[in-house]
Amino acid sequence: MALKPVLGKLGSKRVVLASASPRRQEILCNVGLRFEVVPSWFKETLEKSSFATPYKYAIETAKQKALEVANRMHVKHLRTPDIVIGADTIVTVDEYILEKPVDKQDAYRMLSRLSGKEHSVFTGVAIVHCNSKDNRLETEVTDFYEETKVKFADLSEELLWDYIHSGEPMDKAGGYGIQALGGMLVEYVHGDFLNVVGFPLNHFCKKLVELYYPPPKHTLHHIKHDSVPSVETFENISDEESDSSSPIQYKDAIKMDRSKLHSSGGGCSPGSSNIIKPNCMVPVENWNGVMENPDKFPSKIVELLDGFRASKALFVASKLKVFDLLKNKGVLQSVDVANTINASVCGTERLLDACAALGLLEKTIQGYSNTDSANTYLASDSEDSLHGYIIHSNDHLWPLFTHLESAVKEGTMQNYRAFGKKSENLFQDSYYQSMEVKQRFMAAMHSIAKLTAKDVATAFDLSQFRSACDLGGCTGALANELVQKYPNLKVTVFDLPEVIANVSHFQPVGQHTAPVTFTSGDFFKDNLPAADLYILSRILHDWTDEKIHVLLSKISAACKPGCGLLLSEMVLDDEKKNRSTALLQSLNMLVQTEGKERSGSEYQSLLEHHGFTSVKIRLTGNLLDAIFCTKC
Ligand SMILES: Cc1cn([C@H]2C[C@H](O)[C@@H](COP(=O)(O)OP(=O)(O)OP(=O)(O)O)O2)c(=O)[nH]c1=O
Repeated sequence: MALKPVLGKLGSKRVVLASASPRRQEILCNVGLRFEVVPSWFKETLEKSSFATPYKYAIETAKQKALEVANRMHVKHLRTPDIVIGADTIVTVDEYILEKPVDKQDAYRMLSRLSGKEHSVFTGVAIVHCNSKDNRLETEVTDFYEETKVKFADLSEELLWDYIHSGEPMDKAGGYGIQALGGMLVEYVHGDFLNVVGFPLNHFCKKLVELYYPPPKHTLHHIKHDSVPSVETFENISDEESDSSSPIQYKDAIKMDRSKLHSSGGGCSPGSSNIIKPNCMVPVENWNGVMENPDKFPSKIVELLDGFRASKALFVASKLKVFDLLKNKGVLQSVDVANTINASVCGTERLLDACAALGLLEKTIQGYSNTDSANTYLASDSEDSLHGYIIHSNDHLWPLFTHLESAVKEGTMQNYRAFGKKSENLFQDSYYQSMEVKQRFMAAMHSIAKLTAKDVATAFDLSQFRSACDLGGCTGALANELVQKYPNLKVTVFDLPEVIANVSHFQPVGQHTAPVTFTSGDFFKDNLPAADLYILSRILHDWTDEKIHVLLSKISAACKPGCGLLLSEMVLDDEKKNRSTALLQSLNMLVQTEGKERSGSEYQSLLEHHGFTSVKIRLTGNLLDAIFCTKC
């Protein structure tokens, strides 16, 4: 198969897509590339006038997006990826560079500029090869761009506003999506369609050919740096043609995998993991597991089928404190882990092997140890630990999800089926009825808030506000981040008395937290503390529209003109088809609450109904997005 060797070259590598764009993820997923998504935090603020041409701006932004992710993963001691891919799409018309509109007026300006004209869509792409040497990150960047010309029909005012109100323009360069409703505005396209959608797949594959199958050295001088590669097609290329001078030593990667696999004890009898048996090695071809015929294998479906096993392996290893043990002890053999956690050697060994294969642990001849990311996120005592959320997922969400079928059939929460308790008063009955459940729930909310607080706090400039009230702010994790970012801000965390009574052991050690105060009350029943910025983080998704109206009308009544309201939620795309994490979270809300996740337009209409205007949405790429509006 002609296409296989090109993408197969990436099969044995840890590939990271530094992009939150669901379109890019879909384009690469559709061709069977296996990759992780780590959205870039690089803000697209390069000075456009300092670039000689628009495509140079797009390439530089793509490069900075990818490098930011490569550096972050390296610095945060996550496993350094082999390759990070970044991309940036812009639209140019009449000397203007158009990116994503910031609001509806901006979308209007963009679309009216494009009406009746031909314009160019440029996507800059950066492929960053990473290598960690002596704890230093070395990178090698390959970049390119692709241009596609698109002509718009004349757009009437009515059509234009209809389209803007559909919500589609907001997260797309130039304010349109050619792949959906925006396609109706287009008269013709000259060039690569996928380039308009955000990723020039054909040029990308040609670049891979250039990288992994370089032409004989004497022809190299024909390739210009910025130009489209001289390889016109990647058909008829096979591994045999590969030149060993390619920048990535594919065969070395295979060797590495082999040595890892051979260190496995493989037995299931007590103590067998201590014994490495070289004579047990059987000759196996293709250790890296690159499929001979990937087109015929339903890899996405198999991955989904396995998903629950992987989740449960993570949950059980966390619950048994395997990551805490390995963080303290360094490297241990499975028998020692089993003895310490009081479990069978045979079962422990399989769990450890699965965790190693999932990238959570390292396995060597000396034994098992935590990966850097396990130390950072899975050990229960680390600053950025997700342990609380993992235990909540195991003990609370897992039983609820076993009743998903009933939830779908009945359209209601499943607390009674899972726990034998009715949830008439959701939080009191589900989470705060016992100390153990309450602490577990608070630890879970704290984990998520810590992970997302920085992105939420910096999604918009909130420096004009002096007092904020975080309604349902739980342990104050977001409040603490906000006062770090905005030193003139004082934040009141307002939550139920059961929560406020327990916040003390979640407070940061040695951090100046005086501007954060805690007040107890019920935001549905009690008066709200006065503030010029109100915050609702992961609150609205718990409730029906009716209850949201009650809450928003109270907040609106408490707000003076100019007061701000910041929401943080997972925002669905308007078509409700692209953001799988958010859509799964909506199922999560179905099994346990009356609420659901909502799209940007749905939040906007709820907010506008209560006099909040200039609604802006920022997709952070983290687990929570941010929505900001002001009271008019
Ligand atoms: C013109 C056009 C753009 N787009 C999208 C592609 C990109 O996702 C987006 C341009 O914004 P980008 O800044 O290139 O990408 P992004 O913000 O979506 O994601 P990230 O920065 O994390 O990589 O516009 C379409 O989906 N359809 C179109 O017709």
